[in-house]
Amino acid sequence: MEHLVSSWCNDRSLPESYILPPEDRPGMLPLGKNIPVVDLGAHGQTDILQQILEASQEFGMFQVINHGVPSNLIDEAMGVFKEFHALSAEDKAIETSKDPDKSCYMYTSSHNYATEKFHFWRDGLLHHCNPLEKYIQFWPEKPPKYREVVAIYTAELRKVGFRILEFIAQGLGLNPDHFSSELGENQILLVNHYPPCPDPSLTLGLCKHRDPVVINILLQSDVYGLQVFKDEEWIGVEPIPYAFVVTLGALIQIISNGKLKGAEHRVVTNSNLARTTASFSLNPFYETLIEPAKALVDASNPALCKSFSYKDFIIKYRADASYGTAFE
Ligand SMILES: O=C(O)CCC(=O)C(=O)O
Ligand SMILES: [Fe+2]
Repeated sequence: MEHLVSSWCNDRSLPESYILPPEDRPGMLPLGKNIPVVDLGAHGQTDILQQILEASQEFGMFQVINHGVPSNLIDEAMGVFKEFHALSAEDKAIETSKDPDKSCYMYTSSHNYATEKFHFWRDGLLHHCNPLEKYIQFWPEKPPKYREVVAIYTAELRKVGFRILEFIAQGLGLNPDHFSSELGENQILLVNHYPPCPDPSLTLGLCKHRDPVVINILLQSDVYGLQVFKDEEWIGVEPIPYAFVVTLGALIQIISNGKLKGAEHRVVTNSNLARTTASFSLNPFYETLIEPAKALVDASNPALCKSFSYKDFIIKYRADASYGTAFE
């Protein structure tokens, strides 16, 4: 494992390898712009569907409130995520190297640390979640409540994810359960940690990317940092207590045959506050074929791409990534 940012960042100035070219540094944001907030507890399924569809088409990203996940569970989950990242580098290495097949691991910056042109100011803990019986034995056992809390948390998020995908499928005119089997059952949790940064104006926590997933349900902490790119502008995503940020991934773009787009987004850092976030993504199994949904393809809407396996997609995604940098 490369040296985690959190293990050396205290009292150091920003190393040159983290300094981005001027055009890619975070600048000023337009005032007063926000992404849509959808109330999943509202009456009227048709209204909710309509709001999700519009937000998906316009931004590829929206926040959800009243999603049914209890706030004390969210607090407990964020608590164990922060505690995990506060462990010593040695403990983190031990806690994430239990599976020889690497279903649980840590990395820093991106998956291409060794070859990327610039580094980014984040550490990530990634592990598979489903089926739970297969993977939980490889999850961290420190902090002691990690497994218990995260098992309940990820089961809840799975429900939220599939509920939103049902709305999206219906909005596209597909069967509501289009995503509910192979396309979403490979669930991955990525716990990001961005330590306080000596100069947030020169670097990023994550550079502009689309998630290589079907859909991502993000728990932000109360520290701001996420931005989405829309109409050639960056828009800040305001942290709302207990809300989730839903991001459409690159795979939905393919499955919807271009009707929906994966949102491009990035993360800025903060000079005095650490930020911890958790991305829970719904993905296909590695051998599953990804292709435009047949119901969305006809003579006037030809398929925009051929079918390929999720595994091939990930290999290509990592190879093509901007700056030689790939995020998951
Ligand atoms: O930490 C965030 O706000 C976003 C993280 C992200 O973009 C990702 O995990 O793909
Ligand atoms: Fe992302």
